[in-house]
Amino acid sequence: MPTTAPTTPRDLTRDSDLVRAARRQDVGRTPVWFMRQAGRSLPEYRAVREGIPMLESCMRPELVTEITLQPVRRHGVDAAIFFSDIVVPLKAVGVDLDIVPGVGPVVAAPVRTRADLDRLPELTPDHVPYITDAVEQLTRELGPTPLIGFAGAPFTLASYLVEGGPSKNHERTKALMHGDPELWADLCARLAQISGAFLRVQASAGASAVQLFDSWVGALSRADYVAHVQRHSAAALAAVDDLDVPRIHFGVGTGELLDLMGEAGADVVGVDFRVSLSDATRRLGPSYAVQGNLDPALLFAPWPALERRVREIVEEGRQAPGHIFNLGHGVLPDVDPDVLTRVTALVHECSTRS
Ligand SMILES: O=C(O)CCc1c2[nH]c(c1CC(=O)O)Cc1[nH]c(c(CC(=O)O)c1CCC(=O)O)Cc1[nH]c(c(CC(=O)O)c1CCC(=O)O)Cc1[nH]c(c(CCC(=O)O)c1CC(=O)O)C2
Repeated sequence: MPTTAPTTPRDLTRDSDLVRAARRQDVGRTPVWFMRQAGRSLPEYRAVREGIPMLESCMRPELVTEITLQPVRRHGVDAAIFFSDIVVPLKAVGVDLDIVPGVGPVVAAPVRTRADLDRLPELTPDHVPYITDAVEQLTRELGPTPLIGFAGAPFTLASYLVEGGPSKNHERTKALMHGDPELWADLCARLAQISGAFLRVQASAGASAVQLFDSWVGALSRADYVAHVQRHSAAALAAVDDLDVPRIHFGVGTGELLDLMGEAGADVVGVDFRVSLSDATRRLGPSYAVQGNLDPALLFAPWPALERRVREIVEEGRQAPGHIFNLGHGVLPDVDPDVLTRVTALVHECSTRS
């Protein structure tokens, strides 16, 4: 009697609408989840986070599990996004940084020289045992609902490290990119290893898909993206090449970069709200699914206006090779969570294939 291999988390989610849409396979209805769905918009999140600093909360598997599950229970979304942050791996390898409420990640000693880079080690799974524990706990609880792991992309992480915190113009980052291209390339190669290893830890522990966030890469021209960034994002995405997980690659203001971000090694390209899904699909061609792209600000609009826009996006997504409904950037902290629950139900209702 042939022995059947034990069921892995990805066996349970292989036929989920999210994984099928990411693989451009037919779905029963359009899958939907929201970036930042686990977070400040939920009263239950604010309650469990009370008095616990952000980065500490990311290192406590029971808390990460509870926070990640909150929006899945409340909204009925088709995927869980792992509760972590893009700077968690940097903290894990020893970077002196904190996440300042209302500001974002702040780095005590910005990276500007080769000596600074020499103090930035590669990431190994031993740096983040709490990530493995949290993903294993979550996939046991989630069953057939896929968990999406994530990491920050090299350019966006480099911007936080070089600027020392959030930046509007990324001036020091671009000055280093053009002023010392060799140091810039070595910094991005190190960040690609850190992010790639962070993705691999999550996928190896049972995540069903991964997303690489290059939030700030829209600040670059196509020429600079090709010359100084694309190969490093490709290296981060390649770290899970052999793990059979669909890869989503997203950035903000990236209308001019979509095809290049797909070519970096994505199965799905995340689209922000500035480019229609139809235009994005035209620019990407038939080899990529798309994710997005409701403007998060419309969650504050009267329901009839929001409903109209959601229906338009679902309809445009049906013309794409594959479509995962999402926002064009993360959920804003003051969003009424009941609106997200209503949007989820509307996407399901208006996309159900008879
Ligand atoms: O104060 C808190 O409770 C922590 C806020 C919070 C952070 N990461 C978080 C959360 C939960 C939440 O979004 O509410 C938790 C967080 N950060 C992120 C994700 C992944 C996702 O977006 O779904 C998640 C997990 C969300 C989830 O599990 O649903 C990723 C992240 N952190 C960051 C970025 C860069 C960017 O902002 O675009 C990005 C990527 C793009 C994005 O989603 O916005 C950096 C970061 N981390 C953080 C902040 C906010 C600082 C502040 O305004 O207080 C910021 C900077 C910013 O958002 O402007 C902290």
